[in-house]
Amino acid sequence: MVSRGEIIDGKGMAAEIRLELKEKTETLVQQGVRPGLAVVLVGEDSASQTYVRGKIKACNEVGVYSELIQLPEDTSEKALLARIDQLNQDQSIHGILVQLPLPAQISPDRVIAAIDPEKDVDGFHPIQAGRLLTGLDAYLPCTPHGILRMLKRSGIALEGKHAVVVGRSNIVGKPVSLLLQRENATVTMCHSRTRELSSYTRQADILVAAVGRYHMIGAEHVKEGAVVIDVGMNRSPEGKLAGDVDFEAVRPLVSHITPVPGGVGPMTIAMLLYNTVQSAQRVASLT
Ligand SMILES: NC(=O)C1=CN([C@@H]2O[C@H](COP(=O)(O)OP(=O)(O)OC[C@H]3O[C@@H](n4cnc5c(N)ncnc54)[C@H](OP(=O)(O)O)[C@@H]3O)[C@@H](O)[C@H]2O)C=CC1
Ligand SMILES: Nc1nc(=O)c2c([nH]1)NC[C@@H]1CN(c3ccc(C(=O)N[C@@H](CCC(=O)O)C(=O)O)cc3)C=[N+]21
Repeated sequence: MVSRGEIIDGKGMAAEIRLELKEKTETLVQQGVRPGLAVVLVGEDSASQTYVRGKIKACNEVGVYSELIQLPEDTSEKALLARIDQLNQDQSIHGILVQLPLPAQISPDRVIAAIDPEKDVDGFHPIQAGRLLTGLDAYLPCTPHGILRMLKRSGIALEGKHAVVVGRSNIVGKPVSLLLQRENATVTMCHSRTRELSSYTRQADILVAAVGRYHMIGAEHVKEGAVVIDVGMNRSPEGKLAGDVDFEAVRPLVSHITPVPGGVGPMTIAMLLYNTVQSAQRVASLT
């Protein structure tokens, strides 16, 4: 029987992954290495504060040491780069995450490039991005990695399928396209200059929406029986957290769909911990 409107439970899957990581962390601690993550937050953005709190809470649950470094909105680029350099040298820190977006006076590209690539658990450093592009071992960016895990755990085959990705950012759209292609899907990338968006999205067996526009994907954008992954984090007119997909309209048409909240977001955080534990494992194997 063909499944209908099945919800992919990212929240539940993320909890399972955290449990697996807790065991790995305990083993590492017995070997004398406690995985450590530094989260750097510049400024007062309230959404960023919420996400950062989620990351610290997940670290505590898994037994990963965490350090929250909160810097004022008017921090200079130089001061931030100096702080990153300290974290690069700090042996108790295996992962460094600088929360984006950054205030206008700071170049995100220079900041990302300053992180030791071996501690770049976001997978944003050009070296990690290049490793992914060329098929070398890399820290996979957390959101794309989380999406692939969700598809696999839901038993969704990718080989030969047509995946359509809407959005081409360095942190979501581009890397998720590469990962889907690596799994032998045929990938189409759409963006703000795409003409007749729905003519592409309607062909998708797997549709990934990563734009940041409330309800931009409606019933007219999907093929019956498709799998829909909603990355967007938006506010509805009533102020509720909502994705890019009109969930109520789209769900009855598709085979699987991720909810917001409770879908891609929790998996992103689980994969951040996964990369941090991996980084600590690498250090443990060297000592
Ligand atoms: N759940 C999670 O864990 C995460 C959620 N997010 C959320 O995902 C969303 C996307 O994030 P991110 O990739 O960083 O965003 P960006 O703003 O960097 O990229 C948005 C992309 O959407 C494209 N786009 C904009 N308007 C349209 C349109 N009308 N039609 C088609 N494409 C369009 C842009 O095209 P162009 O390149 O031409 O400008 C761009 O490629 C946001 O809501 C963000 O909050 C992000 C990271 C993690
Ligand atoms: N260096 C960096 N790395 C990131 O990975 C990064 C970033 N900067 N900047 C912002 C985006 C966004 N992002 C989210 C992660 C988790 C949820 C998440 O857990 N969402 C919950 C709801 C949270 C809530 O209640 O507000 C959910 O969807 O269920 C959302 C968004 C990571 N990002």
